[in-house]
Amino acid sequence: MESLFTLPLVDGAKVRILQITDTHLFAGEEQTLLGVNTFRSYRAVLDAICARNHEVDIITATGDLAQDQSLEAYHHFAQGIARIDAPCVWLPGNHDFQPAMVDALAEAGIRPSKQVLLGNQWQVLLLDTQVFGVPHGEISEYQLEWMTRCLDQFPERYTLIMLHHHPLPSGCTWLDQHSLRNAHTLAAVLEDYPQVSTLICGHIHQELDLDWYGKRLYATPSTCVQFKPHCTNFTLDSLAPGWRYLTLHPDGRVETEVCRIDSDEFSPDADAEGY
Ligand SMILES: Nc1ncnc2c1ncn2[C@@H]1O[C@@H]2COP(=O)(O)O[C@H]2[C@H]1O
Ligand SMILES: [Fe+2]
Repeated sequence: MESLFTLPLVDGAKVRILQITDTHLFAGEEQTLLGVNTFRSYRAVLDAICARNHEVDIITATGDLAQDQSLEAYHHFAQGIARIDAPCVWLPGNHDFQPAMVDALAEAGIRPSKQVLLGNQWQVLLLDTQVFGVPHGEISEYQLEWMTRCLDQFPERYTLIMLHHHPLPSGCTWLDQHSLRNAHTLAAVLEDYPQVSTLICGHIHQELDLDWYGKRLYATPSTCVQFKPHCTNFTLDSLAPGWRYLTLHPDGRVETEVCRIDSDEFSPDADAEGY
């Protein structure tokens, strides 16, 4: 497993995390997903983040960074994220191609670390739930063992778990066939770890805030197209692209907000039926 990444912070400081997810970038800057230019919507999100002057200790990118598996798409991601003055870590989504992802991001100085120690009170673990070639996710025995090891290694640290796939029904039937299939095994392991209060995912291109086996599960809008909540069949939403900002407090509390760009420039093709 990739090396541990340690970010020293002043003792007692809050940890500020920016989550970017589902950028679905292509090699070409003019390419579109369901009528949305994902390169431009990503750039618009970064513009909005920079304009807000969020204080950011670390950026977390939670998968589906590329739509076309190309090295160039990951280069676009890295060039964009370099505008924010904070280290970035990532995990893969179902669309990602990890050989290209690892190389292109590492070349840009973005580390593949999946265990991050932030100051003295917090740890972030980035899970890989990709099953290559299919949209649904699974947590492997290896990932579960690794996660358990990290939790046992730092029992005194509050731990935030991040993953691409949603571990619980989102309320969109068509998306719920693409969820984390063996979420119950993850829940069974986490039951023994009260220092994990919160999990964060991407994948479903919408904001969600639900209780999951006594833990809090948040999902985050994509930087490109949005899916409409509570739909049986594939349905796009006209909400703007967005991101999530999290504040982890030294006493274990997690504060979070979803932000969106203030523009209707990135409305998707209303007639699209999938991709
Ligand atoms: N019409 C559709 N019905 C069911 N699944 C779809 C449809 N269109 C796209 N998908 C899949 O649903 C996934 C949801 O998010 P992803 O971006 O991971 O990738 C998407 C596709 O793999
Ligand atoms: Fe996805």
